[in-house]
Amino acid sequence: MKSIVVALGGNALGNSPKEQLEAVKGSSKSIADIIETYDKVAVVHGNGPQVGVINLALSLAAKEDSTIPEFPLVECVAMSQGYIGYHLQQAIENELASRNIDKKVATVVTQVEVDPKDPAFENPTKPIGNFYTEEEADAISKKDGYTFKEDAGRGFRRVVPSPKPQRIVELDTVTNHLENDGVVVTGGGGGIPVLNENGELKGVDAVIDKDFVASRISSDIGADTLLILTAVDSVYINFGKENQEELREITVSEIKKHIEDNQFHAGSMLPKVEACIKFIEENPEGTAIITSLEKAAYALSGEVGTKIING
Ligand SMILES: Nc1ncnc2c1ncn2[C@@H]1O[C@H](COP(=O)(O)OP(=O)(O)O)[C@@H](O)[C@H]1O
Ligand SMILES: NC(=O)OP(=O)(O)O
Repeated sequence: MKSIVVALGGNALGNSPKEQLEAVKGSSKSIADIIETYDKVAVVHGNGPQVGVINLALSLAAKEDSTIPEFPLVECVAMSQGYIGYHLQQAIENELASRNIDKKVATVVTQVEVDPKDPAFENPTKPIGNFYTEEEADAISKKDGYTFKEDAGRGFRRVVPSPKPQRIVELDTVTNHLENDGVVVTGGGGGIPVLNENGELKGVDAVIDKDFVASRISSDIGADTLLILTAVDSVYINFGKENQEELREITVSEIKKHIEDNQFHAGSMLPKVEACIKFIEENPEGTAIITSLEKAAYALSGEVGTKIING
């Protein structure tokens, strides 16, 4: 039984409901190709742009109309998980039906336990929502108290705490569905962050990194492969420079040296590389691949992409 966890980045989803519906149609073709090859397929997706917009829209609405309550960030994460899960689930179902593949697709509302003492709560780093100029970001920050940071050369974005995932609360549900010939969309938006207070779960305002959650789920279900799909075909050193060099197959210890050399941006490629390292360290026999959505099938057959292996 071959199993895989596929992590979908922002370009697989688009930025508005209309764009997202179109984008997931394309993404579902790549996912269906994978479903044709793997017995167990779990799909994890991001939510950075979506959760930021949902949170902003609701907070603007609450300011305009006193009958509209404030919606905390954690509820917005849950909304983004449901909304994106709905689009993905429907698109995958449609694609499987067109290929006469009889597999059941389910989106599992996934809570993810985090540590209340995680230092991330004191140091927000996860970019969400729209991009702004520095002047726009300053103005919003003064008005709403949000923290903004420059996001990998692409503009300024609001940042929120991003604690590391400790436990997938609905893991048994995910495993059961996978074992019954199903396809699961889980850990969407990194999962809904919750604290365990003396056995009682309680939501907490944060956005967990979806690549770290994909790594956690991969280990927990004993996946053979963690496949992280983003906008680039491979990971590069000296990225964007004239002497940029593609990394094809690389060991954990070799890629750790590139981390020490600051080769990967903290808000973009670094968490992907770190998520792959964690998966391989926990599953030395496993395979972790970073590539683009379009090249997913080629990367799985070793023709393109960056493969991180034990060593
Ligand atoms: N060393 C690197 N190699 C390849 N891409 C890099 C590197 N450093 C930064 N990037 C950027 O990271 C992006 C992927 O991160 P991001 O856009 O945050 O991912 P996601 O697809 O999850 O939204 C790539 O599209 C690329 O622009
Ligand atoms: N939650 C999360 O990691 O979302 P993005 O991948 O969109 O940043």
